[in-house]
Amino acid sequence: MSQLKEAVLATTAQGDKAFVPYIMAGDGGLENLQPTILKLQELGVTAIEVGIPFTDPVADGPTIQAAGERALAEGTTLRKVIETLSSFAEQITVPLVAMTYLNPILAYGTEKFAIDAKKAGIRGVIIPDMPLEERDIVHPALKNGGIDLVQLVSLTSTPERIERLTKASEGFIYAVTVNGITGARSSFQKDLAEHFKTIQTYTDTPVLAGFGISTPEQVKNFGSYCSGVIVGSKIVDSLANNDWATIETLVKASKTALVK
Ligand SMILES: O=P(O)(O)OC[C@@H](O)[C@@H](O)c1c[nH]c2ccccc12
Repeated sequence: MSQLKEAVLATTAQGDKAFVPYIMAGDGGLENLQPTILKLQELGVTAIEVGIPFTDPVADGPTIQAAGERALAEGTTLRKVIETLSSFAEQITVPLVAMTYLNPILAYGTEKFAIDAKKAGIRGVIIPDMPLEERDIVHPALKNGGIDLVQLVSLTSTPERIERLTKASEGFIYAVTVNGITGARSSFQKDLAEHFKTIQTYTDTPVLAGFGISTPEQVKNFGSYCSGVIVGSKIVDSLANNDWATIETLVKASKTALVK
């Protein structure tokens, strides 16, 4: 079984829910990457989504976009992120999931990416601008390298498409909880429980909810529908303010056993 899936299942087997923070690599300088990852691990996160900054981040909301611009201004590239992660890979104990658009991977070279990323602790990738129909551009190389390709399932996907995405997704399924871009939301659609149930009928791969989740209550609420949550903008903001107390509270909210 993939290490990513195993990590999520190990968390839920304990009665907890998975908590996956998203961080923007290079925000505040690449020298931040090691201390940030080590501290998140210590708090007991299940996996870490590592964003690679990109000039045309179509799915990113204002918070992630601003972090991406700061990271690019620091000269962050996919190559430098992989080099930095590799320099402390033996200290990385949770699976990393790289969030990158297609272009940087193609420019790096897909085969080389798969090999180098694996050595850097990356166990999965999310490529938001790559449609399922195009996945063969990268999937064979990733598969060879032992890296999961995580698919996003959106609220507007048809049932037939949900089935195909779900069955194709590796590691976990990223269930997007809102229509639109990343960023904190105060409310969500009412019928989400039903949506999660539908997704879970097609697969035993765990489902994680992401987009718009920023409070401990929301972490608990989504945790009751699925295997856990991904939190991006709130984590990025808290890291920029060095507000670890907020991050700790969010992680803790995933730790209470929840009734399904
Ligand atoms: O920021 P939010 O609303 O908490 O959502 C998570 C999200 O930021 C992270 O998973 C992410 C950042 N950029 C993306 C692009 C596509 C899909 C997901 C992402």
